Amino acid sequence: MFRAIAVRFLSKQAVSKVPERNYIPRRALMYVPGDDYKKINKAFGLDVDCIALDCEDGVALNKKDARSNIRAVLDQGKPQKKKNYDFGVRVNSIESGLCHQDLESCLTGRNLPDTVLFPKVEEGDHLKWFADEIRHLIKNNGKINLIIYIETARAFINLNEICKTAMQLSKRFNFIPSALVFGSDDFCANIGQRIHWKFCMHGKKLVLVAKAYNLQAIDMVYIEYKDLDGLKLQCEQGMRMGYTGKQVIHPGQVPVVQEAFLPTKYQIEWAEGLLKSFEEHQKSGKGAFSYRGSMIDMPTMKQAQNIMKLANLAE
Ligand SMILES: CCC(=O)SCCNC(=O)CCNC(=O)[C@H](O)C(C)(C)COP(=O)(O)OP(=O)(O)OC[C@H]1O[C@@H](n2cnc3c(N)ncnc32)[C@H](O)[C@@H]1OP(=O)(O)O
Ligand SMILES: O=CC(=O)O
Ligand SMILES: [Mg+2]
Repeated sequence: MFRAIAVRFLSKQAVSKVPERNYIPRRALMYVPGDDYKKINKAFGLDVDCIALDCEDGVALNKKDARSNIRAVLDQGKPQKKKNYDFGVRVNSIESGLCHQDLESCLTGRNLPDTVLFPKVEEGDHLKWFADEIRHLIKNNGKINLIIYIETARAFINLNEICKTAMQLSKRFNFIPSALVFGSDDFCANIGQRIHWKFCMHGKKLVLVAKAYNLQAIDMVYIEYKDLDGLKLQCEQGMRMGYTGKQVIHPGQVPVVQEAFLPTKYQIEWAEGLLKSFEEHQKSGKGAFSYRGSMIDMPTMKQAQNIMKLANLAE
């Protein structure tokens, strides 16, 4: 009998799925130094999926009162644009000793940001600290999205534990885990290296774990911001790995990244034709068939569906 209960318990565990969440596209995640009103205003005029007002590394140590500017911007209300966008705040890390003040400033005003971007998370306990902080700060059943930065060797070792803890805590606390960011510049500093685009192995691990937890995976910053060809190439590499978006630091990078993380016209046309053909073959009782020279069955049909989902999101 115990065995039967155990088997039933295990099979229930085995089929338990990471829940689907409301999907907010974040193809380009644009940083804007929080102490710079001019840049903040500029960012609101851009067609970009995600604006992240920064308290962290884009702000000088003697300008950390940027959090008060950000509070003032939030108090004015999120500027409306033709298309909805994600409006977030990147706070300082726990280690900096500034994180509590940043959270207090941006989560206790008139309006909440959509998202908090939490850098240098290295272990599950960092998220427990975060959950406890926001529990005291956010009032009236408010909820925020959470973006977790993976940017140290310790974070990579603890990656699964970090995501698991985030999922568990989100059931009891007022945040929704939404994405992992590969902080490759900090990662290079952490491991004593310089040429970060060689670190594909870590980037791939991040994508894999993000997918396992149904999180978005946001790729590294391309700091040579005037080199748009190089940026495009790096976007394509990232997208092929499974990244869903990329961090950007300059308005000039935005259109390149927004476009690169969309399916091409050719892919859309291929997917539409395939889905139509799949349906017809299903009706005639054929699970596998030939389409434009390739064998198609259920997994390829799901890939075509993914392409159409992405194409529709950006409309
Ligand atoms: C890698 C690790 C990280 O943590 S990345 C995140 C931290 N770093 C950042 O946030 C840096 C953000 N970017 C910047 O500060 C600037 O883009 C840097 C790289 C310094 C270049 O600035 P600047 O010399 O003004 O560029 P520019 O003259 O070509 O600018 C043209 C117009 O665009 C504006 N701009 C520039 N960057 C931003 C931005 N991030 N957000 C919003 N607006 C931006 C400039 O102010 C300038 O505006 P305008 O044409 O004069 O009206
Ligand atoms: O925060 C981003 C990074 O590359 O570091
Ligand atoms: Mg960083």
